[in-house]
Amino acid sequence: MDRIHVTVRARPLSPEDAKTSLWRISGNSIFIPNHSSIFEFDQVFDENGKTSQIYETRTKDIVAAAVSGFNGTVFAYGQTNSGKTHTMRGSKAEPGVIPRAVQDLFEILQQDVDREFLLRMSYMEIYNEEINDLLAPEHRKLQIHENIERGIYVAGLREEIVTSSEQVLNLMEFGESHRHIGETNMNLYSSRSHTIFRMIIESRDRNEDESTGSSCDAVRVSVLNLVDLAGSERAAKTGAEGVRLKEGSHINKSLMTLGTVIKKLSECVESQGGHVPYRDSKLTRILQPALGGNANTAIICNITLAQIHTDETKSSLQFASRALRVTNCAQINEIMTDAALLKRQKKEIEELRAKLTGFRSEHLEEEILSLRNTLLQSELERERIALELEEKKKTQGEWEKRLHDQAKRIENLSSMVLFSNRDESVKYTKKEKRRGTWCPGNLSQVHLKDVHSSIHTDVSTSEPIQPKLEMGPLVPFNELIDKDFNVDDSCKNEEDTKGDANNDHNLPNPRALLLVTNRKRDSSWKKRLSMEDNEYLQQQSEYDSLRESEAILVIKRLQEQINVLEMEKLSSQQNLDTVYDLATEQNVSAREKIEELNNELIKAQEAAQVANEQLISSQTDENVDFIASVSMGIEDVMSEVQNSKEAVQSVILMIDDATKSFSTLCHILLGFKTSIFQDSAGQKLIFNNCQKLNSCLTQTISELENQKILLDSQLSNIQKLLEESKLDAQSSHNSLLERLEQQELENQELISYIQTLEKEVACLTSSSVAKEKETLRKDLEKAKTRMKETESKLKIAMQEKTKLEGEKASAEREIKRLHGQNSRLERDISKRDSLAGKSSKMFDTQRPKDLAVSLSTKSWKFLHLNRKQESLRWKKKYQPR
Ligand SMILES: Nc1ncnc2c1ncn2[C@@H]1O[C@H](COP(=O)(O)OP(=O)(O)OP(=O)(O)O)[C@@H](O)[C@H]1O
Repeated sequence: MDRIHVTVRARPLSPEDAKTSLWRISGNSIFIPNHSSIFEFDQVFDENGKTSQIYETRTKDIVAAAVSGFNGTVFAYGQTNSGKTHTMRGSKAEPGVIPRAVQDLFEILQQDVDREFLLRMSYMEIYNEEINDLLAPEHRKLQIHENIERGIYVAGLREEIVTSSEQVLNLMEFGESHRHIGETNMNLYSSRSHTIFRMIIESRDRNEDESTGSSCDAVRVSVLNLVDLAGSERAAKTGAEGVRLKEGSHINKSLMTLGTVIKKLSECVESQGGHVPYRDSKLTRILQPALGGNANTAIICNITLAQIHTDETKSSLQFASRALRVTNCAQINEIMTDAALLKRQKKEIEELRAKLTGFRSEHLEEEILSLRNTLLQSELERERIALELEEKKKTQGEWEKRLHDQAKRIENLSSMVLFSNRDESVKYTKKEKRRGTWCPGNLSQVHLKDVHSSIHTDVSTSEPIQPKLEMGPLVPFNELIDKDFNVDDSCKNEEDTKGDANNDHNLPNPRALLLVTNRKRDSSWKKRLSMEDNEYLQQQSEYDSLRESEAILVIKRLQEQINVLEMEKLSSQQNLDTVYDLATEQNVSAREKIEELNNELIKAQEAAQVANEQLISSQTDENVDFIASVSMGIEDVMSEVQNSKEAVQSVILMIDDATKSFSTLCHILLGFKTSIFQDSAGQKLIFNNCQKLNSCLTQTISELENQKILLDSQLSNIQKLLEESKLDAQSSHNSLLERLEQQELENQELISYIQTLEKEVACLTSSSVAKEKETLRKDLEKAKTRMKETESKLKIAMQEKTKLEGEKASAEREIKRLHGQNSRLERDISKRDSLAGKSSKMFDTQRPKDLAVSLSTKSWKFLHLNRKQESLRWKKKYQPR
């Protein structure tokens, strides 16, 4: 894809116009100062720009590309009198783009020794929307046609074979003489038509021809159009009337269509499926391949910077700006003959055959290599999965061990709780019994004994409790507490204990599990998965689901046990509270009893005092025995009191002991309570960990399932692709085989054909045929010599023709001159006739007769020349090329 190249050329201005001009040129941009629009182009030349520079800018390359087989078009666009013809045709002093291109073209052709060329030229004009042949002026109102072989072409347009630049320029001169040029107010020699100078370049490879001895190579055909457009004009400025006005309207109309086509192409209307009105004018129709088609195109936009033409210049520059956005797609135009096609196909088949043999081995090697890779990858993957499985198993074993320990601990705890409950119930029943026997009130021997015995019973019943509590469940309980604290610590320091496989209290680290899952997400291993791995994954997922259900069961069991423990904890709390209440009550009642006993003792002491006093006051013999008995009684009472004091003392001691044992019991119970609390916290932690583990496992399982689904789909896709590629390979293999077979068949046919030809040739070796062959050869030689003669004659005739054409032109000029002379003479004669008398009339009329004779001789010569030229044309027409 290459866009249209645009060059702007400003014509020189008169000093007055130069002073008043608004336009400025800077680099490749042109603008009016303090005006919004700035126009930028590929190249901008001011009035000092030379045609040679303009030619070098782009046209030179287009000409070179045309020799290589690319179509090329260069056209000059601009308002009337802007210098289009000056640029394209030029003058002797400064040749234009066309003569330069022709000169260059022949130079390039001569340098290219590898190819042989056939050049043709045509020259046409579009005048008032009619196509006229400038090389054959009689060919007028030609029609445009289109077909696949030739594309768009003008039917009946003369195409002269040219061999030199001089010949081309002569023909161009000839064509120019037939071009419509008219005088307007703006231009003395204004082009009234668009002219298209066309070079058709055909070429083929010279080397190919020599080596094979047959002309079977592709022929390149390219067209080079050099167009001098008529300039847009305003009737008011040109002062056109009548014919000129009609011409002007046609020119403007066709230029408007050209503008529309360029606008549409610049807006990419065609690529969007829109309509581009190429057919609205003959100019755009003929130039269609050059406008957004298969050609290298350049526009030379001629402008005048005079102030009075500012609007026209602006519109020309706008057209050129739009053209900048139009892209073409030039490509080499080749015409293939049947032989060339066959040759090329043969070459292609050979290449394909070579490729096929290479492809087979390469393909197999590739396949083996890829299979090996897949195998290796799957093995690696399997190993990795096995390792992961082992790790998992380890973790699971550890976890199971831990669960087992936990269960054991729970069992211990529950047994301990049960044991403590049993102790409490025993104590409770004994206390009830003691309560029943307790009888405060009268101080008597029996009562004291009862009190003593009850106290002893209490002491005897309370005493065994203490050692039981101290020795029995306390040791494992403390251990358990320690262990629970360890569990907590291990949970807190997961990272520290991660590596320690022997740590029983180490819970599986959820982060580690997540790491495993993340690693499984690695895309590389997805590709490597095989069927075996899939099965393994399935087993793995089943195993994981089993493990999950087991874990759930364990968690449930743990939950139940926790609930039981909670219940037990509550009941033991209640028991503890009742025991505490009972102990308080017993303490209070014991204190009351002691107080009562003290009171009784004081009362007894007072009674003894009274009795002693009575004894002293009586001092009688009768009463001596009684006193002795009383004093013995008092002594008894005293000893009883002493005894009861001792008993009270022992009771107080016992109560103190009981209080002490009660406080220790309280401490123990408090410890038990806190241990239960701690244990429940540990259980909660375990439960949380279990839940975490459960969620981790569920997540892992779901991820594994997702991965499995993904892998399944990938596997199926890969399988599909593999099958497709296999099918493709198979089909391409089949098609290649078919082509090979076809080619072989063709080859066989050709061989058989050659064989038959050889047979025919062998048959032709008989003497008569040999003679015939000899005569034929002679004829052929004769024909060749004749052809050579004709060719030389043709060359001479051509030279004669050009000579005659020159003569014809000079004869025409002579005739014109003679006609002028004649008319002048006639005028003189008539004047003289009127002035002179009748006698002198006879002498004067004698001269024109001589002149008429000379004129008729000239006219005959001219006619003769014309006929000669015509015969030459005929000869050329029917001459075998
Ligand atoms: N760059 C130039 N240098 C010198 N003279 C020029 C230049 N450009 C144009 N002229 C002169 O201006 C006149 C008009 O030029 P020309 O005929 O080439 O214009 P045009 O655009 O072809 O006009 P039209 O469209 O009417 O045919 C001619 O006499 C030509 O020599």
